[in-house]
Amino acid sequence: MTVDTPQPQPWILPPETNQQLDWAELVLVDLSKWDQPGGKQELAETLKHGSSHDGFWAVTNSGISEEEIFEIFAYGKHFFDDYTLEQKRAVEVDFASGNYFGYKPIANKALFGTEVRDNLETFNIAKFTLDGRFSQYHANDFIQNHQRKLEHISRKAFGVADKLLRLFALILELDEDYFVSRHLYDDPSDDSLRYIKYTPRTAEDDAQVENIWSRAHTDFGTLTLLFNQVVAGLQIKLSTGEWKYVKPVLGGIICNVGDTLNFWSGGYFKTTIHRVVRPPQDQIDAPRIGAFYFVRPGDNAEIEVAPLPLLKRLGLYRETKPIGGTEYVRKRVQDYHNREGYEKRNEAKFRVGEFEINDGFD
Ligand SMILES: O=C(O)CCC(=O)C(=O)O
Ligand SMILES: [Fe+2]
Repeated sequence: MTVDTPQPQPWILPPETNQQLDWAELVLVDLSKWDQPGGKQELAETLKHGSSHDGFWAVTNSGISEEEIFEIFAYGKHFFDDYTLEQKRAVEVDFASGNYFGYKPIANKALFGTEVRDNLETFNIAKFTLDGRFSQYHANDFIQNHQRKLEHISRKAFGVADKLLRLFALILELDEDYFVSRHLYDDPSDDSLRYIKYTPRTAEDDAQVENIWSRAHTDFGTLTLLFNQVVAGLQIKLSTGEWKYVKPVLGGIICNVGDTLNFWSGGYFKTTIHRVVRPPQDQIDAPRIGAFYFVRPGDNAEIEVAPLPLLKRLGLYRETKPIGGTEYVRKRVQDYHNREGYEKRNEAKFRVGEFEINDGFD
């Protein structure tokens, strides 16, 4: 970075919607309790409720302040709005590889067999490990200009995930580092710091695709962190089958379980079905930039239903032949994204070895 390196403008938080939407009730996991006596046990109880019901909850007092969250968004906006398409495409995602690192341009997928195309740009930033193994995916002007800051954000987000992974182990009555040891920042894995920018389509175009901005899916890895999003649109499907909106939590991080944690826990932790729909009219012109950290199992982590007394007691245990963490995630990325378009996939199932999830919620 030189003195002339362009810097992000401060992030201006879009106003919240005035519409009365049908909001989901979110369990709040207040990490300021972490160091208090009995704090971890109390947090594990709260998280147990959030993660074993609908699989969504919000973390507050994560150690990443509201100002820092604004800064994270400022960097995302800077990338999308101030770099040229050519610069952004310097590292372009190659869905055939399944690794998902790099940039996906807008409108490169047709939706549901219509002429309407997707309205999102995505940028996935690989980890900044000590051995620099992902440096080929960092060969992009934006990352080169802001590498230290992006590494700081990526590691800090991971630090929040580290605490949640410890709580998951406690909930399952496992050694605290059971999941942490399978998700080390400096080990190889397809984790990414992700930015998404959605560009509104016309109401007519949206109507042709049932107002879907991102089709219903579960996340592919272990855990997803979503920095507070004020532009409504994200919805989760409850176990009752109802769709509810996710409410903003100022300074908070919305979290959800993904497929691989669901597998490890024999289905105890729910991999959450969610989607993004067209925002309400009073927010339709607000920039909807999303900032996320996706935690994925390490290359060498083996996914199997953990042979635990708790799971045996609950009847969730079955003996399984392990599959590789990265193997699963890459096959899932290929199956989901390495296509001309996103189709309706009613009742579709996705399977690797003995592990299967439902991929058709439309
Ligand atoms: O944009 C959002 O709010 C959610 C995006 C999402 O679900 C994903 O990237 O997996
Ligand atoms: Fe998702």
